[in-house]
Amino acid sequence: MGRELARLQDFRLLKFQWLDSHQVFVTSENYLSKKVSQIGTMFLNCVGMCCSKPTTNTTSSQRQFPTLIEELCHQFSLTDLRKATNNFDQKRVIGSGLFSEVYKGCLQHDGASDYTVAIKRFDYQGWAAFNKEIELLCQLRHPRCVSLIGFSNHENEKILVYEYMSNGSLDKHLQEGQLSWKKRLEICIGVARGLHYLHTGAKRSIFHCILGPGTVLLDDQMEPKLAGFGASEQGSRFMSKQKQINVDRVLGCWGYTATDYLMDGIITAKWDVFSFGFLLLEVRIDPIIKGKIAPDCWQVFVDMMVTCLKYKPDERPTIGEVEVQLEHALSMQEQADITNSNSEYTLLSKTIISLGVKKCIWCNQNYFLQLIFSI
Ligand SMILES: Nc1ncnc2c1ncn2[C@@H]1O[C@H](COP(=O)(O)OP(=O)(O)OP(=O)(O)O)[C@@H](O)[C@H]1O
Repeated sequence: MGRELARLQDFRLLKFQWLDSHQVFVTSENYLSKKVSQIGTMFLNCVGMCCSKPTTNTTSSQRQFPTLIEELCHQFSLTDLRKATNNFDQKRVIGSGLFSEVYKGCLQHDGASDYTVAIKRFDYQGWAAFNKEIELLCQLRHPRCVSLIGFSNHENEKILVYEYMSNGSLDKHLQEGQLSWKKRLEICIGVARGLHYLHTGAKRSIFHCILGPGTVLLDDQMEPKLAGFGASEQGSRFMSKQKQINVDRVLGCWGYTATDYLMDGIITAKWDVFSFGFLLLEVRIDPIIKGKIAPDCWQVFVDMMVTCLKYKPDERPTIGEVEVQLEHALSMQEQADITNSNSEYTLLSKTIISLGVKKCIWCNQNYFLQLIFSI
């Protein structure tokens, strides 16, 4: 397994260099030599986070908006947040986004003991993301979505304060390769639950749009929560006719970005399902779990992954269906582990995942893509 786990058979590989940053598709020896989490985040269509400074002429709806947010969410003074981060000390930086830095902060709560938070300080280009995150997150309450504790909105400083996720992002753990197969499955189920809530649980559907291992954070119990809502979009009311959102600019990461968007710039819930399929692919790619996967569990898992990655959005399942199937896969694994005392499994044959024919949007040629797992 390992380096040879996912061999790509692409008959026109050299022609595929346009996916150069996507190591699943292009490696010198046709093998998967780097994990997908090492893919650099790339801009699509010149990035959608441009933002203008707030104007002084506000409409009545604009005046109402901050009032609502202030009611739902605590407003911190800049002084409090400076104090909490030792004046934004670089030693406190725990992560960074495209237009922000995230600090580990320490706040005092009504004179009681300190509590740790994550403090995201946006640079000027990220002000639109600040607005979007605050608008969405103050409406969301779900154990699988990171909680917004408050914000600070000063003329030149836009800052969000979140619950602190002490185990950081999933991509770090995938790189370290320490997660057991069962834990990986549980994390995927948690992520599916979070997405299911976003798609169906709020008044209007929310599409995360940049789901990946970097936007899945883990708490002290290693439970996952969705984060990074700065590029999310709101769709139609749940149960009403699915509305498509046309976007002309969006952030994305090659591989995790649904092919349908690349074609026509339309976002639906199936966009996130595609990204989720890619996440399933990535959590599977690791030699450490060799021999740990029960064949029945593997079959359900792979079937789900393949349908999530279907080229046509209509052929992809809803995230609710994915969640149910992954729970089924987990229970199969647990059952197998009970009967198989040493918990070592052999998958009898190669598994071939056919991702079908893909058309290159630049050269307009078709490519046939397969991933071959020999475990
Ligand atoms: N609540 C948190 N607790 C702990 N670490 C966090 C938290 N939020 C973010 N981080 C760290 O900061 C990194 C970047 O955060 P996030 O995913 O929110 O940024 P982003 O969405 O890429 O940023 P941007 O909105 O600027 O594009 C994460 O990968 C994680 O390491």
